[in-house]
Amino acid sequence: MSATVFIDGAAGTTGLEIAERLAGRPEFTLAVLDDARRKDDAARAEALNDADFVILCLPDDAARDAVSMIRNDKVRVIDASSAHRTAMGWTYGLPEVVGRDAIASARRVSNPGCYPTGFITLLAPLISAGLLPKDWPYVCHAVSGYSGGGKALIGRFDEDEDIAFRAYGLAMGHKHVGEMQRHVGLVHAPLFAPAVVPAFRGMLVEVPLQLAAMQLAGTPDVLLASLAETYRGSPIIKVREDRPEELLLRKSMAPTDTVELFVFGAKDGSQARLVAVLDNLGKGASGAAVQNLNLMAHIEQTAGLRL
Ligand SMILES: NC(=O)C1=CN([C@@H]2O[C@H](COP(=O)(O)OP(=O)(O)OC[C@H]3O[C@@H](n4cnc5c(N)ncnc54)[C@H](OP(=O)(O)O)[C@@H]3O)[C@@H](O)[C@H]2O)C=CC1
Ligand SMILES: CC(=O)N[C@@H](CCC(=O)OP(=O)(O)O)C(=O)O
Repeated sequence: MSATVFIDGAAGTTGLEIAERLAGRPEFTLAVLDDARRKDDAARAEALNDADFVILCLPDDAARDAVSMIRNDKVRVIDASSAHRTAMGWTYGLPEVVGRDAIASARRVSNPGCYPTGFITLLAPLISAGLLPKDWPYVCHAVSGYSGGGKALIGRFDEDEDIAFRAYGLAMGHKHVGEMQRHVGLVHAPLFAPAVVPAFRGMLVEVPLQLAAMQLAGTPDVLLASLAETYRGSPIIKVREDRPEELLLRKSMAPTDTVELFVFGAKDGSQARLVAVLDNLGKGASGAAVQNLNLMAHIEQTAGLRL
């Protein structure tokens, strides 16, 4: 029997890509509200309570409101927003780190942010293996395509083609910092320096490491071997054992749900750069939602993904 999936926010950037990934999947039937009713609370409440699975692709406040409208205990929720990523009662939707079973049995799953997906997949296994300290003041630099900011940022970049680079989050306190700290288990909040480039999709998330100044840190080769072992067999997270001379984000990047992890190291082992390359709309949002939906519905975890 086919399960009903209601995407609240289906006309937005993330929602549209989830619908594309679910099209032609006989296991699921999409419940759709037409344009006139998609923001009508009565119509939304009905759809939210009639579905087997609800995927929220809304701004944070609207996502909180949607959850409060759900009265039917059988409805299971995946929230793509940042409203519930550190909230009690929610499972963090990163199966490679929290475990697939935790997601398969959860009623409330909060998708990770796009930047934290890179940061956490790089750092969490290395810290839990004792190869990096948890009490280090980590820094994270990142660049994202402008679809990461949804319809509003897409509109801005479409209108102003003169923007070559946009540094932001300059007042610190970006909304992703809390989930980065919590789900890696860091003592200190990381210093997060994000930026946007004039490409539609794709992102590069980097954690530079002063290994020589850390006590008990692994060498770059040891860090790489540990990541390779952690994600061996993962169809989604690929650890690249080569060290290319440059990493390019291309404006023509095709949608993908994979994450590539790199470890670059100084010859003397004193410094390293951990880098994750992913698609903000793939494993960073829509692909992650579909992966979690597959797990919750007990379907092959990569069905419908772009790998
Ligand atoms: N874009 C990305 O790369 C990522 C996005 N996310 C998160 O996913 C969520 C959706 O993001 P994104 O798709 O980019 O955003 P968009 O702005 O592209 O889409 C949001 C959609 O929600 C609709 N909406 C807003 N308020 C309501 C409401 N009260 N009731 C019903 N619909 C409403 C909007 O309507 P309208 O079309 O009329 O504006 C729009 O269609 C956000 O929380 C975002 O932070 C997470 C990871 C990555
Ligand atoms: C480029 C850009 O603006 N990116 C978004 C994050 C996108 C994302 O991960 O979404 P959540 O809002 O659900 O966390 C930002 O920095 O706010």
